[in-house]
Amino acid sequence: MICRSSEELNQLVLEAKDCTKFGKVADYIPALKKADPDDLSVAIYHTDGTCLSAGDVQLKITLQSISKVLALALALMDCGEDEVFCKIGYEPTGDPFNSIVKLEISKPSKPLNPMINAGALVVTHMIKGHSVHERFERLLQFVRKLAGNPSISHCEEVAVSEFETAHLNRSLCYFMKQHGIINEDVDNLIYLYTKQCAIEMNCLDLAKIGLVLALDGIDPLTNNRLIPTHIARICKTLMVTCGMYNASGEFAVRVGIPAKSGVSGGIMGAVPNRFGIGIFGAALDEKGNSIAGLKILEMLSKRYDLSMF
Ligand SMILES: NC(=O)CC[C@H](N)C(=O)O
Repeated sequence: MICRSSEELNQLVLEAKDCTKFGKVADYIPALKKADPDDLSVAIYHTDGTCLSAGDVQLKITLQSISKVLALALALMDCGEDEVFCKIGYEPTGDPFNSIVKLEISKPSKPLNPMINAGALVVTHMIKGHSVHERFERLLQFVRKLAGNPSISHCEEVAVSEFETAHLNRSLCYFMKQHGIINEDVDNLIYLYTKQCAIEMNCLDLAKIGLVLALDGIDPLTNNRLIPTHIARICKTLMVTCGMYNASGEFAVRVGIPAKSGVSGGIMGAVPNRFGIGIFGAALDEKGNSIAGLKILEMLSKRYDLSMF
């Protein structure tokens, strides 16, 4: 049985905190600069509903790129695998998450995977609804269901801050619109995408969502299927190959579980058939992953032999 004592988790958090001084809080979205680089919290959600946590677990942060996994699950449920992967590839890029370079040189021109910004923008484009408002509400309802928390919402300050500064993401959209990959108004899409990235929750909610993915889409607390099995598997596979940006290979070697990070310092982990993990630590390494979050996952993986490989 892995880590059943909060005492042990507290110890890991204390140890991992040592490395936050080597990281840096994301600042290209102005509102994210306010985060405290020393914050670190972690939660583990077991299949029997027990949950362990350490650090300030009431702290909420925005999902940022972690939302890409949840939007992908919904877009796959809305449109099906063929339609989604006709517009987006399955392959890792080896480039930073916001890079534009491969978009131009890949033939046919389409984003290489749904975990980089270009691919995620296409995924968000595919979420169905009659208006941006309805599409966002559908995504939010889905996230609330996964977390089992109807009070989850988004942080308007972070959404607006990113909307006002998302010039690179706009340029990815304009490029893709030119090539017929998306066909909606770019500012509409950026508005929806920045709200999606600004959905906020605490690490307990995040660990619960990781648990549902770990169980191939089943919520063990209600026994309801929230995501079809094959879609949960697609999400987890892409988390393994592309979830930690251009550090996914190293992460697969050192930790070896499906995980997805975001620039606000979150990491969601899904240990297949065992448990979900939610971590927040705002100080990032040079590739944009939570530096202390990586440390905790590495320690947990070694101690409890979590690697799938
Ligand atoms: N890596 C991330 O978390 C990126 C998400 C962020 N909202 C962006 O598009 O830049």
